[in-house]
Amino acid sequence: MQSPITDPSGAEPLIEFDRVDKSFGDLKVLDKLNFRVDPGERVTLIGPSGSGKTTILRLLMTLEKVTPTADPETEGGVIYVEGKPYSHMEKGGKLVPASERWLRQRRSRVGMVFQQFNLFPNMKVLRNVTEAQVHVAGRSKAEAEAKAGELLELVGLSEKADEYPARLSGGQQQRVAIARALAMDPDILLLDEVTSALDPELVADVLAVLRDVAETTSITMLCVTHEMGFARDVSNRVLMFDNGQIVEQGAPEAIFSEPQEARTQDFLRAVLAE
Ligand SMILES: Nc1ncnc2c1ncn2[C@@H]1O[C@H](COP(=O)(O)OP(=O)(O)OP(=O)(O)O)[C@@H](O)[C@H]1O
Repeated sequence: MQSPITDPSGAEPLIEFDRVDKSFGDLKVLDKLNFRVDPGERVTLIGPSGSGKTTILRLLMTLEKVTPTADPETEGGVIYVEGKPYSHMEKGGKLVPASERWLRQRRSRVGMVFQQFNLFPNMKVLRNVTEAQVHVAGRSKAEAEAKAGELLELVGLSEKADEYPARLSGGQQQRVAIARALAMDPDILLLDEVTSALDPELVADVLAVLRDVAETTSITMLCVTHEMGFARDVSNRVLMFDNGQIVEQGAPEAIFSEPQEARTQDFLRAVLAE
């Protein structure tokens, strides 16, 4: 079953939210949310705290599920990836909520880096980057180490391969976490506040690595950040969120220099004054 949204350009979106609802108890976080991300785009979500940005990433990581609703037309909506249902699966010609097995299979194309680097503290840097390659992707140790070597070079940490994470700065740990996510060859990289836990002087290194990743790969990135410098430097489209809805979107230069909506103007004024 193909996604119902067709693009006049004929391009197939990589990620598509089709009228997605998400509630936590009585709190409606996403309300019939529509949006799409094309292959190779680097999209940043900005907006006030609690507006639903992280929830979107968590839905894509399948850490959360779409909330079914009684609306007969949308029933809570569907997330598609590569034009195929992602939050749901097809059964008897109908879309039904996906099983755990289906979700596990589908999310293997998605990598995520979190605010807290979450490296395995008892494993050296190299093994942090090879572990999932060997145990999840089934690669040989030699193959995984060769790939880890390339990626550690990309993030500028070849000389730290034999260190434990505790001996690295926060910025270096985050760069290892980026290498670890990329090692699984994801099509989509989700970045959740990846510079927020870092001292200001370390942020630039992580941003430089992400710019390199953007330039040297065709990976699609979806980022949540409170740092407008990040949105400006790394992304090619910014979505301004409020109350689970997209208020405004556009190229970073347009959103930052000429925001059209009052809510975007107020939000940017507040964050830039911090
Ligand atoms: N597991 C949960 N249970 C209950 N409420 C939740 C849960 N996860 C998120 N929420 C609520 O949903 C709303 C949206 O949260 P979300 O983390 O997506 O916002 P956000 O825009 O990423 O915010 P921030 O910028 O502060 O990270 C918030 O009000 C939050 O408290």
